[in-house]
Amino acid sequence: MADYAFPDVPSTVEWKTQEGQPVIEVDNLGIEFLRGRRRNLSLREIIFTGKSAHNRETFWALRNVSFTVGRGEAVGLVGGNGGGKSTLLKMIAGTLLPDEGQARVGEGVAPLIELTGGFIGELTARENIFLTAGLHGMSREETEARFDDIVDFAGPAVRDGLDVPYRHFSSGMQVRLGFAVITCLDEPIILVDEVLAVGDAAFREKCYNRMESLLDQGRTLFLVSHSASDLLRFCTRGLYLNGGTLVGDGPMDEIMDRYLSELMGDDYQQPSLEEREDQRLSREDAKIKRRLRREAERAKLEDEAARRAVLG
Ligand SMILES: Nc1ncnc2c1ncn2[C@@H]1O[C@H](COP(=O)(O)OP(=O)(O)OP(=O)(O)O)[C@@H](O)[C@H]1O
Repeated sequence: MADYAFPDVPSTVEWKTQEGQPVIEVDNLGIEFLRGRRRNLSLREIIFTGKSAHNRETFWALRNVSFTVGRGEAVGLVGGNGGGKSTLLKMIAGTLLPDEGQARVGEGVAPLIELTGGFIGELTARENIFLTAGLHGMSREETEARFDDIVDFAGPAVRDGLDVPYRHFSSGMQVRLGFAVITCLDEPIILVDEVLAVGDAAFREKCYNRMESLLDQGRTLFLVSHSASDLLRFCTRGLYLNGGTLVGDGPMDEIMDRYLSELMGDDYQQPSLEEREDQRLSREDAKIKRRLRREAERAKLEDEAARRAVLG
């Protein structure tokens, strides 16, 4: 069996919001951190300046960030290193709390925002699968029903290591398992932070297919990546964070152009109008195809339900 042949994810998402309603509302969000490096002060500085023994200098990793995301949108986050992208994702996932403003999320969130996927190093991969699925509301029976799909997707190395403590997994195996579990959950919002770069080419292709499939189901995707082609492939809207401030919000290709030209200056060759139009058309095309597939799937389910009702 080819590595990319895998069962499609089940479409059992239950929505709390109405179509067209925002699923994420970020309002004036801000978070302040202590600077990582804490310089020890000299005795003279402590006595004469009245400062404490550690330098408690703080900075705003994000500030005044506001935007909303609609159901089914695929949003790409760009920005240079330290711009605040991962911090924003963690705040949407609820693993970091804001010092100012708020991030309201109207649906469940499946986050893959750290290599480890939030898994616990001391537990085995098998135990982590059940724990994560349970934390996202899946019963033991539901998890058992999807267990083989998860492990098939993650690949043979993960299957062989199912009963090994997770901390012994290589980074590639960790990503494989993390992505397989997170995308098998029924959560309507998926957050993915720069994890696709870690897997090998065959696994990346599997991940791309799965992301397409999740978008087909109308899920909302938030993707952080330094890969322009990944972002342009999946995202229609781009957000640009610079120094913790949201400096751009618009069509993904335009945001990408702006970010890359600011990053690379004269070395950046902006696509021609024709190339840009081609990119836009192929994305629109993909979006229409996804919508049609989704409608066909919905019609099939309705037909089946009607048939079952007639047959009693
Ligand atoms: N827990 C923390 N404590 C202190 N500083 C932090 C913490 N987490 C992140 N930072 C700092 O906040 C800033 C934003 O970090 P963040 O990881 O969100 O950037 P990023 O845009 O994801 O960067 P990259 O592209 O390099 O992954 C950086 O200066 C980082 O060092």
